[in-house]
Amino acid sequence: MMGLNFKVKTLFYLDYNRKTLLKDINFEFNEGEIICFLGNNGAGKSTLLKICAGVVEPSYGQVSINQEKISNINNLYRSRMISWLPQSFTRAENFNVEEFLLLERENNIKFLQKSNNEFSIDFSSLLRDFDIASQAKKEIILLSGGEWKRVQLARIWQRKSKILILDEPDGDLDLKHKINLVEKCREYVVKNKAIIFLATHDLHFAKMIANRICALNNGVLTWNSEADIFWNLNILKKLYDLNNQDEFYFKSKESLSF
Ligand SMILES: Nc1ncnc2c1ncn2[C@@H]1O[C@H](COP(=O)(O)OP(=O)(O)OP(=O)(O)O)[C@@H](O)[C@H]1O
Repeated sequence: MMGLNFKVKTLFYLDYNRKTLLKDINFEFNEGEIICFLGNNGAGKSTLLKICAGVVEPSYGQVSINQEKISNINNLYRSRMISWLPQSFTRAENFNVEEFLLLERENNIKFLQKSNNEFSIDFSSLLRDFDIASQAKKEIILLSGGEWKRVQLARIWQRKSKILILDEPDGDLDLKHKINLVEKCREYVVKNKAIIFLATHDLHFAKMIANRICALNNGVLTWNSEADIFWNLNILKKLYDLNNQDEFYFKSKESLSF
């Protein structure tokens, strides 16, 4: 039996002024992969992730899961298959952490027609996994940036989707919680036979988490390879348009020790 496959073919995205924001993007990801999208601000990462999540329609081209175009997949099935973490998520008022997560659980059971069994995640271990147990009764508008990000991650984790699309999931997280997220993602892809792809600006996080690296530059996919190949090639300077600023970056990084 073939495993899970996610494919993007000849994808273009033009804005309302007909300016091309994404140009002829092609890639294919398989079950068990964790893929990091790298690239400068404005390269097109969030736009591409939104299209992959089915939140934005491409101007041209196709996104498919197991050879089935997502435009042909009904919304219900698609929202069961894919979970998307946006770069920023507005906080609703009058909800504490527990209520926010339980609401998602109810949505899953009611609207996504998942059975209680299919959705039998242990709530207290979910809170523990994302280190939010002590915040369970706190209003979500009072959480710190990192605590709020962990609640959003917990929300997505309990959906148990096959494909997680995470836009800067490490943003706001401290080092300890970034490492925890790496562990959680690795566990997730194996346990759920899933694919996770994400965008980040933290190269160290990318190196820890990804087994595949893709790079976008000005709306063009300029790189797609296994992570080891990417890191061995020393192409960061080119990828980020650095003018000898790399020396400063690497010197300061090397000086850190634990
Ligand atoms: N709907 C839209 N209409 C017009 N321009 C848009 C639209 N969406 C995004 N853009 C522009 O497209 C470019 C890519 O934006 P995008 O948010 O995808 O970049 P990014 O790589 O995620 O950047 P960052 O690292 O800063 O989050 C930017 O120049 C942005 O201003």
